[in-house]
Amino acid sequence: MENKQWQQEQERLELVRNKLEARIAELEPEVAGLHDQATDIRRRFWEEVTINTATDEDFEETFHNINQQSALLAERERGHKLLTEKWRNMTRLLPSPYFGRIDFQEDGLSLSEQIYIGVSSFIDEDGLSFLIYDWRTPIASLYYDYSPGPASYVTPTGRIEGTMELKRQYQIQNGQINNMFDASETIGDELLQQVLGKGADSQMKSIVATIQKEQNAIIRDDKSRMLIVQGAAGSGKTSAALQRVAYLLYKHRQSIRADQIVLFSPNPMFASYISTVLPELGEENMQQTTYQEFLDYWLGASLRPEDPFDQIEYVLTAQGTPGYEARLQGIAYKSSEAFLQALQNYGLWLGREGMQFTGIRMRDREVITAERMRSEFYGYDRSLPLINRVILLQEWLLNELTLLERKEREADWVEEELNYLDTDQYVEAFGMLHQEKELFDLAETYVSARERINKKRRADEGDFDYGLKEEELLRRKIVQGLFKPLRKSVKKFAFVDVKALYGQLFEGEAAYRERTNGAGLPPLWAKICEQTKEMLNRNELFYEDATPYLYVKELVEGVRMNTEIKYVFIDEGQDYSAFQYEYLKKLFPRARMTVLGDFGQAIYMQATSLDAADSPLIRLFGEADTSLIRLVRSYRSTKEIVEFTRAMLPGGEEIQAFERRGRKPLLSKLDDGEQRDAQIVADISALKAEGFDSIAVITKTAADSRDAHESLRAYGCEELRLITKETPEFEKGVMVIPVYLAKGVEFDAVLIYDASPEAYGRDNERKLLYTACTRAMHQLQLYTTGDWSPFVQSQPAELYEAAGY
Ligand SMILES: Nc1ncnc2c1ncn2[C@@H]1O[C@H](COP(=O)(O)OP(=O)(O)OP(=O)(O)O)[C@@H](O)[C@H]1O
Repeated sequence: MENKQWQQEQERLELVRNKLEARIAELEPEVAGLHDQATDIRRRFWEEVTINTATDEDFEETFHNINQQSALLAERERGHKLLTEKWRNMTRLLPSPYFGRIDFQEDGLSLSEQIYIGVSSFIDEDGLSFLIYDWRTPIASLYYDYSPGPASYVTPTGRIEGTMELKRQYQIQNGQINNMFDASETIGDELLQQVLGKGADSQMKSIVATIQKEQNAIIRDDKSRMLIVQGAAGSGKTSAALQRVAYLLYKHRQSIRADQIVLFSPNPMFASYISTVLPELGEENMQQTTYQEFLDYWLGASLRPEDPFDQIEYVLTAQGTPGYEARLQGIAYKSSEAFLQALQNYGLWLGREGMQFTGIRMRDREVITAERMRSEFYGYDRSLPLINRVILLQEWLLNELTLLERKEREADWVEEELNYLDTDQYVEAFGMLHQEKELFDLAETYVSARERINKKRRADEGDFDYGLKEEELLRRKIVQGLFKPLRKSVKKFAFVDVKALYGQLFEGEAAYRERTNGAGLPPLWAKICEQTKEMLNRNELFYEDATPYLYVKELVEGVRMNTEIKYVFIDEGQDYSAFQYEYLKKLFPRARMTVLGDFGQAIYMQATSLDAADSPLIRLFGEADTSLIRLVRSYRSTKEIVEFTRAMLPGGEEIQAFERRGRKPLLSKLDDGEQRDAQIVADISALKAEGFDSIAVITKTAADSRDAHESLRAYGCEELRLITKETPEFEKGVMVIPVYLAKGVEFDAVLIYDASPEAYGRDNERKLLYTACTRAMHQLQLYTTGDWSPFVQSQPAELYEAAGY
């Protein structure tokens, strides 16, 4: 680029930075001052208000006073927040105010406008001219969607057409332009090359400067109730999801708060990996959770659900053990829409018969039996929905408890307890009594006043009988202590025996069919029933049973809902079952959903295809309310790695590599485990010497990870860390990790510990190996001590290098 242009751009940059600096300096004392003021008001809050409740007028004045003070405080705090936000945005802009520029000539206007784009807007003192446009403004979408030539963008008032005359990208650091490119293609590959060539980090980065057109469509989609993104490994799904959150928070800032958006991530470590992207963009983080966290919360302490990692560990390691096939069939069936349908039918059956209740016990006596509840329940109008009848039963039980409680006060055991009360309890009762006496006195005064007015006297003056009242009060207190928890558990529906209700589904084929109208049962149903019951008896649930169990619970107790949440994001969406999706839809009835995933990485049994014609996800909200976007370009890995990994997947040809070159994947065959481990340790040292600081040895299972960790450390790799499902944070470094925990994250170099047919031989292990290999950004190495996995063997020889030891 010409020197003159550089000079002009550098001058403009300095101008903008000077203005930024001036505004920051101007705001600084105000921001600091406001902060002090707010703290001061809060501190003096109670000093300023005098609490006086002597008369009604005093009380009213005090109330008014408090209100006024808190309104003042709220106003100051709001002002403070806005100013601080402004100040923070400007401070964030200062080192690198913008990353892009477009010159746009709107049709019908004579002048073309220069639009500089950065992470937030900055307006000149005149209050009108945008020195920097926020990347989320409508006009900024031109930058992502077009190359120079005819271009248009959509505003709330309609589409604006025109011509893009220039598109420029900048790399600005500490106020200096380091690099500048004029792009002829949509977002010049030049800048992307540089960004992607860097090393992996312990935290994901924002991609606003290089968002690709198809990613921009995901970020700005605002039409559909359901947005599905099927994207190859490394195609930027998670990145697009996070920038989409930032976009939504910007676009709907009047109506959506960050805590009304929730993202389901695959594991807690992943949550820590992506946690800095939104703050980097000046936005608050959305809520993050995992499906497991959510199950634990709703199931409460009574039942322990297995986690998905233990489930996959079983699927991968227990082949050949008794019951294995049945468990697999069970997982598939319990994750299906057919099972959901069967449970709906089960609800209808329960309306007629079969409800299971837990009797209410008190002091080793069953005071209301399950049998009585059942006959009361089935005595209600049968046309009422199940839930309404459960509520009627609940009311009936609360009533019964009141009657029982009254009766119980006269029981002998209460008398006995009275005798054993200690002094403290008497003192307490006396205190209560005293309070009550005042009430009684008031009542007395009232009654005598009325009598005076009516000029009528009562027959007995009725002295307050302390002795009697005290005993009555103490009896009431003793019995109340016993009934309070009973009442509480009735309110929580503890009288419905959900465990028995769920267990009742697994009492053999004939019973199941009768109760659910269930067609097409898996062949090993008898064994599935046995396995499920066995877990229930231990108060445990298989992972695949946890959501259906909650579903049955809600059939009888009513659906839980969170109506606050406006957007739900599901990352690694292929790992959720059709059943889970139905459940999430019900749980968040007001939310729009964005599901991002890759069926090529579907390593769990309950996986759901995102984009197949018969995908349950498309049916969830119906085709008219669903948009589907496919991402096929992979940005994470070098061209060599993408070419190698895509050949593992049927249909992988459609995956495109980004033109970033590196070494071909390296295959190392060694004679035995010892040699292999020694070699891996030597290779890790070599990779580190090359400058790679994030290196992962990936194994198939957690058990393999433990073994590999021990052995590799014994060969001298001291710094090697073992990552388990309990590891809370993602840190850079050298680590051993099982594939399913490495989902969603990336490393400079990946070493596949054992790429033999034993580890990755069956068809369901193909995607596991693909997922593992696609974690690599710059370097991929595979090891075996015997044959190669068929998914490696089938690779054309030109796609890899064989190590010659
Ligand atoms: N437009 C972009 N500009 C710069 N980097 C990008 C862009 N898109 C993706 N990347 C980078 O590519 C890598 C992969 O992105 P991301 O993790 O979002 O992909 P993904 O589709 O979620 O992958 P996976 O399915 O394998 O988890 C990240 O390092 C991300 O920063």
